[in-house]
Amino acid sequence: MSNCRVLSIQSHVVSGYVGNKSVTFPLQLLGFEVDAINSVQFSNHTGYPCFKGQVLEAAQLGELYEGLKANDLNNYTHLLTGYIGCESFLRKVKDVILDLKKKNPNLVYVCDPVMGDNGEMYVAKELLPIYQQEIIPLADVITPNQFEAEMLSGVTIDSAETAKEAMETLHKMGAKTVIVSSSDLGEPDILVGFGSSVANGNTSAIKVEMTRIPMYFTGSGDLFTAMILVWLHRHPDNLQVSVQYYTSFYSLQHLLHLVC
Ligand SMILES: Nc1ncnc2c1ncn2[C@@H]1O[C@H](COP(=O)(O)OP(=O)(O)O)[C@@H](O)[C@H]1O
Ligand SMILES: Cc1ncc(COP(=O)(O)O)c(CN)c1O
Repeated sequence: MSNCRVLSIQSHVVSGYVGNKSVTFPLQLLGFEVDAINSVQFSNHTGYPCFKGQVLEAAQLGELYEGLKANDLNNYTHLLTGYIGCESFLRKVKDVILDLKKKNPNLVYVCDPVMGDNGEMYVAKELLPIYQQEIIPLADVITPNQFEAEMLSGVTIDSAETAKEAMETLHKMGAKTVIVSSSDLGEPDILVGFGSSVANGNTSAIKVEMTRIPMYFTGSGDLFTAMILVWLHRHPDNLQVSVQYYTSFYSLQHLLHLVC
């Protein structure tokens, strides 16, 4: 058993598996204790024709965190953030990151800047500058998809070179490890993942090719980020093994399960 305790702040859906519904059980299976704060509670994910539910505001996150703190329950080795439903909540997440890092200077913050996919935003556009200016500078690891990496960096990714340029821009913003979970570089059957890590002034970079299943999946990015958290914990100096672990094993199992 590991002594790892994760605070996971992301969405809850009643039906289906995205956000906290998709990461809690896999993290628990891998020996991680998971405390979940739901940033929103929706009937289903936002890709359906409609969704209903509630979006938490800053004050509600503050209240939950204060409760944890008052009982000295805010002891975490990892913070994981994903889908956030509004601007004020995301600004409050910054206070939580700073407070958790004050309590545990070794806390690892893994941020999935969930904003959209395939050229479309599915959160308020006001979240973008907050990620760029306030959240990413505090992140140890970020896992944008291609669209999110492009929005955050301002670089269009259409080759390995432009992916590198985007990741360098995100390093300059403050993220120590950047993983672009998948990108479409024009080959119909292949998705390409990229990773880049800066430690002691040295950058190590990786590229992983994956066979593309001709379907669109929701929730795979959330699971991807959680598995990156686990495998970077187990192999802190080996980005390749961490990304490949998910893409070659979890991804296929998860996706085949969804397809079957
Ligand atoms: N169509 C697909 N074919 C094969 N693997 C996929 C597909 N969609 C997602 N994945 C897997 O899920 C991971 C995360 O998905 P991605 O689409 O990059 O994230 P997001 O859901 O945040 O857009 C990818 O790295 C890949 O391993
Ligand atoms: C409520 C919610 N949570 C999380 C996500 C993120 O899903 P993915 O892992 O596919 O990025 C979505 C995608 N629309 C969503 O609607």
